[in-house]
Amino acid sequence: MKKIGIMGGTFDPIHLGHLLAAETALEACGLDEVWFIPSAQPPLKLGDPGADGDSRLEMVRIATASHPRFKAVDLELQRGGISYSYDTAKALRKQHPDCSFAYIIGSDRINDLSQWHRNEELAELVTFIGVERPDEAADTAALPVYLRDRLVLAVMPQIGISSTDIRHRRLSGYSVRYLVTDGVYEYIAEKGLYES
Ligand SMILES: Nc1ncnc2c1ncn2[C@@H]1O[C@H](COP(=O)(O)OP(=O)(O)OP(=O)(O)O)[C@@H](O)[C@H]1O
Ligand SMILES: O=C(O)c1ccc[n+]([C@@H]2O[C@H](COP(=O)([O-])O)[C@@H](O)[C@H]2O)c1
Repeated sequence: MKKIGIMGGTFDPIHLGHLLAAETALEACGLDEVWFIPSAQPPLKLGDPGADGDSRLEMVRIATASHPRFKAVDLELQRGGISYSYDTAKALRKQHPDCSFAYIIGSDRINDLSQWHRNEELAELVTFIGVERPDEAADTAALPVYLRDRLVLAVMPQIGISSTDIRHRRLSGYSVRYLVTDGVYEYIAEKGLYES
């Protein structure tokens, strides 16, 4: 049985925090691969992403290309609509019966896990690997036991980068170099993403 980590996200844009979270989970939990799945419409975020789906997917492809165990997967963009993780997990389990799946999530998503669509059924399909973000502590004690029992925490060097901050920096004319990979930095500059 292959162990697959799912790094789901808006990736608007993908940054070093996402990549380090995936690498940490891969090592800590002995995963075979991590699949990065950009959302079409993220479930709990208001408004549309700043960059279109094709651009967000391309940045994920660029950022993950050099890692032999990272893969960009366009399942949610192909499906369209609101990207509920339950639907994704169900599809993945059906398409890949030889794999087990673990969702890799930061502390903000750990804290709203009990609000996810059909989270009780989701927890029967996947496990969760949590990583801390410096701006929000993970309150695992507040989770219902059926979620807490399916969650392990992996310790990663906390990294205070967010896509929101990157978009704000672009809007204000500040550099985003070293917050994203060189390839993503060049793609954002070439396409003029997040300038207005
Ligand atoms: N710096 C980080 N450290 C650890 N996990 C992170 C970090 N940034 C994002 N994540 C996790 O990666 C997943 C996808 O995050 P997302 O694409 O929403 O990025 P974001 O930086 O939180 O974006 P935004 O600022 O637009 O909300 C979530 O589970 C989130 O918690
Ligand atoms: O399924 C849900 O209800 C749900 C609610 C919030 C977040 N998620 C998933 O969590 C991942 C990170 O979400 P986000 O909003 O931080 O980009 C992404 O794969 C989302 O689809 C899923």
